[in-house]
Amino acid sequence: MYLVGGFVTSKVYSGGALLLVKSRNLFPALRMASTNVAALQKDKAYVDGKWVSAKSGKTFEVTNPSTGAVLGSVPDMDRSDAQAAVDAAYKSFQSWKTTLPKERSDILRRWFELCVKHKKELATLITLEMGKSYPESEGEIAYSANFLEWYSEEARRTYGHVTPSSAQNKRVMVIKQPVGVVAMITPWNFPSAMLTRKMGAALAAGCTVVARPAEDTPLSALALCQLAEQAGVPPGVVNVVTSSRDNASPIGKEFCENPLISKISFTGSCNVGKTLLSQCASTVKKTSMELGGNAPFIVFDSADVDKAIQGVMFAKFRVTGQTCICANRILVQEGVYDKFVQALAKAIDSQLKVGDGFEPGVTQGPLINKRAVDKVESLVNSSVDQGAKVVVGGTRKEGAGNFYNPTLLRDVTTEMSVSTEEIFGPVAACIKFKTEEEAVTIANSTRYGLASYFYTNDISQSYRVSEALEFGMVGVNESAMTSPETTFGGWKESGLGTEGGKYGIDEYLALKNICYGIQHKA
Ligand SMILES: NC(=O)c1ccc[n+]([C@@H]2O[C@H](COP(=O)([O-])OP(=O)(O)OC[C@H]3O[C@@H](n4cnc5c(N)ncnc54)[C@H](O)[C@@H]3O)[C@@H](O)[C@H]2O)c1
Ligand SMILES: O=CCCC(=O)O
Repeated sequence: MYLVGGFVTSKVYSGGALLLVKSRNLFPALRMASTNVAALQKDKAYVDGKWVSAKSGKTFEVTNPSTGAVLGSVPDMDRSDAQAAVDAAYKSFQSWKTTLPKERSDILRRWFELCVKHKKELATLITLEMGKSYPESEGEIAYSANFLEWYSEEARRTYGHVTPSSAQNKRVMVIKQPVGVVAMITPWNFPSAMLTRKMGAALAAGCTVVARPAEDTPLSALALCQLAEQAGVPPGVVNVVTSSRDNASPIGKEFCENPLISKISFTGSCNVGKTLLSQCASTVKKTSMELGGNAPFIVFDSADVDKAIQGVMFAKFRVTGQTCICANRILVQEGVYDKFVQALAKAIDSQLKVGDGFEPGVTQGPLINKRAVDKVESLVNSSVDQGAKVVVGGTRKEGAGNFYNPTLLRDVTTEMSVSTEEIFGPVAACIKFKTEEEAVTIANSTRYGLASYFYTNDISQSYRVSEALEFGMVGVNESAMTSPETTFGGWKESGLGTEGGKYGIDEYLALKNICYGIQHKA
C-alpha cells in the first residue's frame, strides 16, 4: 500500500491480476484489515468448486460508489453460464441431500467461524463496493455470519410428525425433505447478509444453490464462496454466477424456466419480483419473495419522544436510508409534532456525518449510484413543489461520489410521492395526524406490508395498534428488530414467505406424507 497525490493506493492481487485500489479514505480500514483483503477479493465466478470466467470471456467493472474508482472486474456471465451452474448444482444435490444434518451443521458452523475470523476483510470489501460506513459493514458481517450460525443449529431440528390414523391398518407420517436446487437473486444493500440468510437455510435443509448477486456488489459474494470452500462446502453445493445488469434478465429467465431448479428465492424490488413470479408460472416453482417496503413510523402523543427520536434515527438513516425496512412515512400525532420535528432536526445535525465510509466518524455513506441520487432529489423537489418544507438538507453533497445530504421534510401529506413511493434514501418525511384510527388507516393505505414501527406509552394502544397494522413486522417502542431469530417477511406486495427465525428453514423443505398399510393381526 502506498500514498500517491493524497490518495492511498493499494495493490490488490486478485485471481492473479493486480488491481490498484485507489481512495482518499481507504487507509484506516485497510490498516485494520491489513492487506488480507487481497486474498479474499476474487475476479472469477465460482461454479462446481472452480473459479471460472464467463464462456464469452466478457467481464464488467465493479466500482466504489464513494469515489467512482474501479475496484476490479468479474465475469459477465450469460444464460448459458447460468445453465452450466444449474447442472453442477443439480449433480451435487444428489449427494448433498443424503448428508447427515450433523455434517451440514458442522460445515455451516465452520463457515460462520471463518466469516468471524475474516470480518475485517469482508467488511472492507462491503464498504469498498457498496459504500456503507465501515462500522456498519462490520455490523453487517456479524449479522451475516450469525445466519450461518443460526442455521447450523436449525439443521438438526427439521422435525416431521406422526398423525394419528383413522384406520386400524394404516399409519401416517409426515417428513420434511430438501426441495432441491435453489436459485437466489440478491440486492446490493446487504451484499453479504442477504446471501447468508438464504444460503444458510438452504444448505441446512440439504438444498444446493446457484446465486446471482447484484451487479454492484459481487465481490462480497465471491469472498463468501472462498470461505465456504475452506469450511468444507463440497464442489457444486454453492455456485455464484456474476453478471452485469444487461444479463440479469436472461439469467433470471434461466432460473425461472430451468426444470432442474425447484425454487427461486429473490430479494429486491417489487417490480422485478413480480416479473420473476410470472416467469416461474411456466415451471410451477416454489418462490420466496422478499420485496420492497413503505414502512410507517408512528409517534403517538403518549410516546417518550427522546426514545422515538433515537428509534427513528436508526430506522430512517441506517445504511443511508437504503434498507427495505427503513422508515418511509413518519406519522406524528399533532400534540408532539412540533417538538418531534425540532428534536429530529437537532439529532440529524449533531449525529450524522456524510462521506466516504472509511472516514472516521462517517455515518452516511453514498447512495449506490447516480440514478438513486436523481430519484431522491426528484422526490424531495416534487414534495417541496406540493407544499412540504425542508427543515434540514434537501440537497446533494457537493463534489464527487453519489452523496445526498440527510434531509428532514415537514408538512408532508399522504398524497405526495415521497409518501407513496419507497424513498430508499436519507429523507425523513413527517406527516401530522390527529387520531389513532387516522394513523392506522394511513399506515395501512399502501400495497406494501413489510415493516412498521410505533411509539406509545399506552399499553392498550400498543396491543390495538400492533394487531391492526397490516405488516409482517411491527416494532413497538423498538426500531432495531432484525436478527437471525426474527421471522422476516412481508405481507401484501412486499412478498411471499419468510426468512430467518423458526420458520426460515421450512422455505427450503418440502413436506412428504407417507402412509403405511400394515397387516392387522386378527
Ligand atoms: N424484503 C427484503 O428482505 C429486502 C431486502 C433488501 C432489499 N429489498 C428491496 O430491494 C430493492 C433494492 O434493491 P435493488 O434496487 O437492487 O432491486 P432490484 O429489484 O432492481 O434488483 C435486485 C436484484 O435483481 C436483479 N435483477 C434486476 N432485474 C432482473 C430481472 N429481470 N431478472 C432477474 N434479476 C433481475 C438485480 O440485478 C439485483 O441483483 C428495494 O425495493 C428494497 O426494498 C428487500
Ligand atoms: O434491506 C433489508 C434487510 C434489512 C435487515 O435485514 O435488517
